Amino acid sequence: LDSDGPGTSSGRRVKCRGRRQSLKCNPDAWKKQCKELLSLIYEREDSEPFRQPADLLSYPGYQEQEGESSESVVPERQQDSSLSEDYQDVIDTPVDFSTVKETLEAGNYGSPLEFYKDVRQIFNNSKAYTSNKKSRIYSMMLRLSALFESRIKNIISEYKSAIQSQKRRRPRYR
Ligand SMILES: COCCNC(=O)N1CCN(C(=O)c2ccc(Cl)o2)CC1
Repeated sequence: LDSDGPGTSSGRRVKCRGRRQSLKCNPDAWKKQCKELLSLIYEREDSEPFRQPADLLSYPGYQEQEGESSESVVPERQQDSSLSEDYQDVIDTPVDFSTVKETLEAGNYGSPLEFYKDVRQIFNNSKAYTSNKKSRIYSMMLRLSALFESRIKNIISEYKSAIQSQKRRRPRYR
């Protein structure tokens, strides 16, 4: 995630002269970029199980979608819809996209790295909770995680080079 990109071989970043508003130099550009990425995630059906806190009492149906017919193989998870207590036992830091959205819109992320950490927790919780890799939710999580990782890496590298170029530039006396 540290690609400085062109214009740094001379040690000075010429890309960030002039107005800070241009996307490459603006250390605040990541906020809008993360909001747009979140909208894209909400548009995907794959995000549906992760938009609200896990509450299996209202969604016992997820159990049936675990792999093939769950009756044959007794999954580690209970068959009945008491999954939600189990969920809280297994998952220490429950997080979902509604809390991430609120935090971002409230301006409570200091950097895209903090945003990245919370979203990755959503995916890691799903990995930790799933009792078989063929479950429907697990495959939804994998697709969503691939989309997220492909988009967040540029947001973070642009952010890192924007703050790098901020450090290297001469202090301007107002
Ligand atoms: C409509 O959404 C309701 C809230 N979400 C929710 O209940 N769940 C999403 C989180 N989660 C899992 O990641 C998971 C892995 C394997 C199985 Cl099964 O579930 C548990 C189920």
